[in-house]
Amino acid sequence: MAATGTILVVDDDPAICVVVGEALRRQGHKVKTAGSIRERAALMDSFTPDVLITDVMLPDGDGLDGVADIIAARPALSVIILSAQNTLNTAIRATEKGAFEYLPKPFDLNELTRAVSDALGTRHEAGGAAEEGGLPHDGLPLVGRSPAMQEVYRTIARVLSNDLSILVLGESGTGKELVAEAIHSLGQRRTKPFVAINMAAIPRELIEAELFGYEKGAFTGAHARTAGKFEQAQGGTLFLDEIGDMPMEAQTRLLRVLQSGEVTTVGGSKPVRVNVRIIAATNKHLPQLIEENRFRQDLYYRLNVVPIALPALRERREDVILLARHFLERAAQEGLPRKTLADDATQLLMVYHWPGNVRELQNMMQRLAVLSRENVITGEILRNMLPMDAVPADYAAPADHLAHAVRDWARRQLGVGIGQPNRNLHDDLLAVIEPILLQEVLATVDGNQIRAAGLLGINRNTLRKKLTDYGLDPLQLRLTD
Ligand SMILES: Nc1ncnc2c1ncn2[C@@H]1O[C@H](COP(=O)(O)OP(=O)(O)OP(=O)(O)O)[C@@H](O)[C@H]1O
Repeated sequence: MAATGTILVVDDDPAICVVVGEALRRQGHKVKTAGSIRERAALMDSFTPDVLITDVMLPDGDGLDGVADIIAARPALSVIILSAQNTLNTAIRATEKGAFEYLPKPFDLNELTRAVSDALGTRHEAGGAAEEGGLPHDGLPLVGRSPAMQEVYRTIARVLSNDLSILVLGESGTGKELVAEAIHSLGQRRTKPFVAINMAAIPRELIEAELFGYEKGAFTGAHARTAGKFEQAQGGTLFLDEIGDMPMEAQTRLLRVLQSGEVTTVGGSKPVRVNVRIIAATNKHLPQLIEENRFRQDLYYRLNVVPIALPALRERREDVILLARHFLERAAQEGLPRKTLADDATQLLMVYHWPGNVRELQNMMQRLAVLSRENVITGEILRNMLPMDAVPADYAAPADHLAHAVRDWARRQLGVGIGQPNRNLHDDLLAVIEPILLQEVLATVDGNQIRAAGLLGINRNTLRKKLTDYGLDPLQLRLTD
């Protein structure tokens, strides 16, 4: 049986207080609710909850303010933050204030009750919170509010105060380097260098020299001792991009450096101690490379301490318009003409496949900002920029087509028949569309009228009568493709 406790739920939406309260009471917890920071403070004086669940946007202020003080005064208390401001900033602030969990709205009730059970089970120790006001949050780079990005933000927030190795996974252009930069610039190493190296962009034979440095005369052209990326990143973060493209020999050497914390230059013999956080990234499936003996399993385990998987843009379409507007706005701030998106343009952006992910979207918006003479970007302008076969000419949803066709049909009929008061447009339209529907359904179920009637949601006798009226032969329909 899971532990039960006393819970204070703070949200200005009474519906949330009721629903969350009921769910928690059903699990055996004692629950009180409050609708504002003032009510929260008053209740906290008379009631000592084990878990505080609080919204951020409250009528009398920011629900996160004061949370660090509350935790400092009651070290055994766990705080769960609920927020509709689903940004990386909120996730980080929640973590900094010492929150046990951050749940973006709309949240899953099961997830919340699970978080409460975990909090009661853990009774986290005080001191996990970073000091107040420690980090600069302005101009946070990552845009997107999809559930998949929320998960990314939560993980980022959790790794800022430690040095665990991170492996960022995702297709090209999904923002892997941006995530690495965010972890560095928001984390405790932010005053030290962030150094990136792309394994796919360097000739294989130069990778070790680039990473570990080289001594004068180590190879032709080595005119002076040169520090490698490890030494350059001393105290900071080393971003190993496209790690899946690293040659095997270099992998062996990298593993040795990671194990020993010491680097020896190519041609050198004296090891140098290095203190760097490693963030690696790849768009390859490393387990597959391991199977093909192209990637070392031990290195994989060493790098993959905290994996962060970035979803492809087409898997989080709800972020597309937000990102598109963000890039247009950024272009405007850089002095380019301000552009907006027409409705048909946003529809087109939503259906496109985005093989190049956020990078492709960003490039397109920048090009539009520079080249388009119109201030409102229409679907037609966009269509001309997309690859020829990117979006079918009739990309609108099928139901939209049907609605369009019916409207067109009705207008034509009304146009020609306006002088005939006793027409039967309703039956005329049904006579056009109903036989098509019946034919399609019957063909799908091999002429089986019982199944067809079931799919159509009509009585079998009604179906038979309609077939007779329209002169349709169900036996022949079996052969219809
Ligand atoms: N969530 C995001 N919000 C804002 N900008 C983004 C986001 N994701 C990516 N970008 C922008 O898209 C471009 C591509 O991102 P980035 O270089 O980080 O991708 P990547 O996954 O490292 O690509 P590759 O695998 O090709 O190196 C960058 O200019 C980055 O600033």
